[in-house]
Amino acid sequence: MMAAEDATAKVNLYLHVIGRRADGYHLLDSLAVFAGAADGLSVLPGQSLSLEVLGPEGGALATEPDNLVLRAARLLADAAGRPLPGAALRLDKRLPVASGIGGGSADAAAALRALDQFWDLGMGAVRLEALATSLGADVPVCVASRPARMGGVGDILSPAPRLPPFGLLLANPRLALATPRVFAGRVGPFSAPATLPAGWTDAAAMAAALRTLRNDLEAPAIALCPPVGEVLSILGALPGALLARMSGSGATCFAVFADGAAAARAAGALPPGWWRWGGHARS
Ligand SMILES: C[C@](O)(CO)[C@H](O)COP(=O)(O)OP(=O)(O)OC[C@H]1O[C@@H](n2ccc(N)nc2=O)[C@H](O)[C@@H]1O
Ligand SMILES: Nc1ncnc2c1ncn2[C@@H]1O[C@H](COP(=O)(O)OP(=O)(O)OP(=O)(O)O)[C@@H](O)[C@H]1O
Repeated sequence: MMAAEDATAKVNLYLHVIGRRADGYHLLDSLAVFAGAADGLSVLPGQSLSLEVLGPEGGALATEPDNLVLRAARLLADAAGRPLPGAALRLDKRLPVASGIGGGSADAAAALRALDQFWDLGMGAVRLEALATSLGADVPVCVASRPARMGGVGDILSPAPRLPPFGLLLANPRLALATPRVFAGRVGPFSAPATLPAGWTDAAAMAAALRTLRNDLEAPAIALCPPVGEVLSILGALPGALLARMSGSGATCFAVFADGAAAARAAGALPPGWWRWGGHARS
């Protein structure tokens, strides 16, 4: 018996910071979508619970004392409330770490899904999402890894507007940004939540609406890491780019294209040395 799940990159098409809770966490309004870029997570029978990290971005996690994958596995095992067989987890890490596309969150969600199958727990999406909340604000949306509107601190999910097919280009200048520092650098009044239509019929209409919205973490991210501003200028100037914006707390930025082929072509035009991915957004 084995189980395998993709842990897909999350992109915040807009992100409004609309308030702050007493515990310091920020209240958000965001539209999350998912790209084809992904880490891979597999589970095989093992003596105990173990994790092996491989892949081009795995080195960044070599000194990670508490990988989110193992935290997710322990949480699920506790929730099951009965002794469970060992599981040998293998993470193929391809998404840059601490880069605003929720790689760790996606890994944790993939671990919940894979182990729910492997241990035959039958938890299902609703109970996995409830468990996911305690692993991080971004983990619940990664359980289904489908477009969703994020509210609360990111953990209250509601349906996204009907989205047209569109292409996404992700670009990271290989600079890490710590999420707490970016939130702490945000100044000024809070934003209002966005007013969204029931859906958009094509990518250009979606991008036009998104251009009236923003990522409120862009300014503090650029203050901490000025190259993010250059990434945004380069993405915005690519032929066919309908919108360029930062995702999450950065430093990964994205551009929206009419289709996946245009986004994949544009990936080839980015400066050497940047991490990039271009293709269709998942629907
Ligand atoms: C910015 C986003 O990427 C948007 O999708 C997410 O909200 C971040 O989600 P995440 O990385 O899963 O965040 P967590 O691991 O829960 O929190 C990391 C830190 O970010 C800050 N944080 C996070 C989420 C939130 N709504 N408000 C915050 O102020 C807090 O300082 C927190 O200690
Ligand atoms: N499997 C994992 N993959 C990535 N990071 C992990 C993992 N396990 C633990 N971490 C820790 O979590 C931190 C945040 O990682 P992640 O890649 O999810 O950030 P992010 O892309 O900024 O996420 P978000 O968009 O949710 O803010 C890392 O700096 C690392 O210390």
